[in-house]
Amino acid sequence: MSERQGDIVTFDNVGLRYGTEPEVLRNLSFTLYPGSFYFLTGASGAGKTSLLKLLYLAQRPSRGAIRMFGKDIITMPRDQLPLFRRRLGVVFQDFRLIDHLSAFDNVALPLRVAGVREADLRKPVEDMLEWVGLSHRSHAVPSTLSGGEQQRVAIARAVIARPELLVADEPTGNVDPDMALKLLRLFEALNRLGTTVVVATHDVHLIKKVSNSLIMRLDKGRLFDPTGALRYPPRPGGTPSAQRAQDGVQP
Ligand SMILES: Nc1ncnc2c1ncn2[C@@H]1O[C@H](COP(=O)(O)OP(=O)(O)OP(=O)(O)O)[C@@H](O)[C@H]1O
Repeated sequence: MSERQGDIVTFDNVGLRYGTEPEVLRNLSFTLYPGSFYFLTGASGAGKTSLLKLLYLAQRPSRGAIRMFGKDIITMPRDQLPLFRRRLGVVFQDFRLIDHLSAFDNVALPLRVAGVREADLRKPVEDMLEWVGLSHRSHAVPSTLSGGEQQRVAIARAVIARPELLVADEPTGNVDPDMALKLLRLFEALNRLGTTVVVATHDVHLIKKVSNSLIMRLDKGRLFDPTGALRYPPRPGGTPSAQRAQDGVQP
């Protein structure tokens, strides 16, 4: 398998099946490059969530090889995975907030796990809640929040610790268009700070809003590459999309 220093993730001929069913992901080979912004698209049932689960290490592939942050994650002992997961931010389709914790404590969790002192985490958590428009709900537990509010808490929790890789499954499905755009700008801001971002979405309007984004399209478990995202590694000082333009590749 090709291995470049600094690649975030490399899949080599990966397949995934659930039980004895036919494969839902087939022959996936691609590399995610540091600092790039990817949209993962495809019809319902195409395999987007399954691919994201492989990316956030909730699922092992049935075949093939996956390297993440330079390590083979297939052969990695299970007890090393939690440390690895701390380098990821995940927005789950069903949010997965912790029921008995307030919005504030849900968002603070990644910082606490990383050992940030209480005195140092209050301001970043409050700022993040303000960004997602939830300052007034910071003491509320998830069951008393609307679906859109829960989604915003989930996003705030995923980005607060500035992960190296952010994986988000339909992260704007429950909010109105203005808030969707605001959340997208949050992802872009994080991306500018160096986080590689992968957002699964059906929403083509959202995709058009991020000018330097790259598209990975799944169709019945196979991956297509309409923008050359998976073929063109970035050159020093340039994004993959900048290189595509240089090479005359049309999206
Ligand atoms: N835990 C599971 N056990 C068995 N089959 C599953 C499981 N999870 C997903 N599948 C099947 O795998 C295929 C891909 O599902 P997946 O959820 O990855 O698609 P998706 O593109 O995310 O769909 P959607 O846009 O509707 O969320 C579907 O046929 C689905 O029924």
